[in-house]
Amino acid sequence: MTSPEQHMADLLAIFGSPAACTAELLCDRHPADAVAFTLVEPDLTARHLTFGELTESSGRMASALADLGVGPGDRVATLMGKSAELVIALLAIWRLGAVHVPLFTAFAPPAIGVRITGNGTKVVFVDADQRAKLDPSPAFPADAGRRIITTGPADDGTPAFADLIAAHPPLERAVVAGGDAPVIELFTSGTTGSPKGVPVPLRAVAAFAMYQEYGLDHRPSDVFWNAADPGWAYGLYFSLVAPLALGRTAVLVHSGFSPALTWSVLSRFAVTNFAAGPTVYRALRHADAPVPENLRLRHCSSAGEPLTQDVIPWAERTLGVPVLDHYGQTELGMAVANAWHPDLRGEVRPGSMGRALPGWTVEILRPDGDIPAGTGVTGRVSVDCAHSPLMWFTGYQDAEDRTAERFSPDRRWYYTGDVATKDEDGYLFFAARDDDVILMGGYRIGPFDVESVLAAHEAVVEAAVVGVPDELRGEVLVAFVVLRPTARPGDELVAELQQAVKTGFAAHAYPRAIHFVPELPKTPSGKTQRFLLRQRLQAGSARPTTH
Ligand SMILES: Nc1ncnc2c1ncn2[C@@H]1O[C@H](COP(=O)(O)OP(=O)(O)OP(=O)(O)O)[C@@H](O)[C@H]1O
Repeated sequence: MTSPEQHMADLLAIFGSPAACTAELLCDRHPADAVAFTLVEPDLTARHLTFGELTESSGRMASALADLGVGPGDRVATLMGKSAELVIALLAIWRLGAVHVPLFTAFAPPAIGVRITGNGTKVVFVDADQRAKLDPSPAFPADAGRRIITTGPADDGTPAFADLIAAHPPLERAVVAGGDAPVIELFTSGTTGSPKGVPVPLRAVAAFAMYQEYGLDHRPSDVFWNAADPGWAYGLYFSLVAPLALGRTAVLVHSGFSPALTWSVLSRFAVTNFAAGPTVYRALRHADAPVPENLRLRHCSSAGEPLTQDVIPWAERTLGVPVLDHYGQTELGMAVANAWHPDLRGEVRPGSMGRALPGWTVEILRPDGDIPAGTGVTGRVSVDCAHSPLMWFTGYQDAEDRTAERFSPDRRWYYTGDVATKDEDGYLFFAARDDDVILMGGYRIGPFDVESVLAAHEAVVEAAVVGVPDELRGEVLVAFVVLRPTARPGDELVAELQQAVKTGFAAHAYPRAIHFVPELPKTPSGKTQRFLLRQRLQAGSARPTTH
């Protein structure tokens, strides 16, 4: 049996080689009749898409793109849902050595504009129902040089996806751009401020494939479904790129999230291996939709945000398996996990996001220097680049200052911007994003600890906790809480929630004020933006329900 270390060395040799060709590695080398994706429509009809079909169609689309002047290093964006066309577009882009710029379908024109103006994006693939977003507008000025390809019928000079495939012969030879060439330019979620462009080289696919294999334990026999959206890192890397790299089948559902549809897909397609963000698990937990009885889940994984502890007993009861927490970033892929693969599977420690995966050395550094903080001491989560063969991120696109903030001057350390603790066996416990840490009376409090207690209360759907300046204590905690429709907001509930934090976490760390709100501000990828809540408090636009 191949050890994880040997497997990593093999993957690095393949995807890091100067002779590496993306289209060959992600598609053409796999058996033509093997199923790459099971495409599921919202009405639950499904069809298979084979690697052979993908080679043929993406070859034709690559010829069409070449005719539009696309070549190695050019940016080509997709504003598309999870469909066959999306995968064909990606492989066509990579066949030419061009760079894929993913656009989330919930974006409004300004968010699209930020990602495709300024980087010379030459072509945008768009779903017909998204087409109007690309019309010239003040937020999105016309660019004569940019071309659009639409699904559905051709429209006013915009060629149709299907017509281009029918009209072009397959490209003769895929471009060999090598392991260091960028294949994706993906923007971070913007949880802490404006999003940053991350150029992803082909070499990074070795890291993605390692997580797919060991973190998720995606096996050939699995019905694997990662419900995250491919407009973001978790969805793009681990529902499309890594399955393609390994030649494994994945389910792609052509729809946004709804609890009822999620239950139907899990049951109808007998999904065995499921991955999604914590918001999905929380929404399933609180939904009225009935839970199917015939679930076949073997593994469930969560990433992207802290997995609040309330989900875990619910999942074991309802899904029949625990949800294991995994940690990563757009800039890393996944570096830390409670890995599912039997070779790495260890004990799951409550509240821990697991241990560094093979190929990654993750250290907790003191706030005041590049010195390990020591067991159990909260510090900055940092990647030791000198001892992390899978580290691939070298800097943000056209943002030297922001890159410099993330690396030590000698480039030994990459600072993730998160804070956590590590126990004596290397298990990491997430505390907060650096910017969200609350400093109260000399204590450092991670909002996540408090939010977890609040979220476990039966009246609560979700919660976010921020610090506000306080003369005496430096900062005190304020909570924003979304209640279940049946819950009764009021002083009694406030007191109950405060007491729950005192007994469930720490007596000093209870929220001094609680705001009951209909929803929390989120990034388009669903992450809570605490900086907006802080701004709301500073502007005085949030009034506490009670003190
Ligand atoms: N298992 C996890 N537990 C806690 N937090 C997590 C976990 N997985 C990911 N995260 C959070 O998500 C972040 C990575 O998210 P992403 O790369 O999408 O951009 P972002 O950090 O949300 O946005 P921006 O960098 O623009 O503020 C991590 O740095 C961490 O804060």
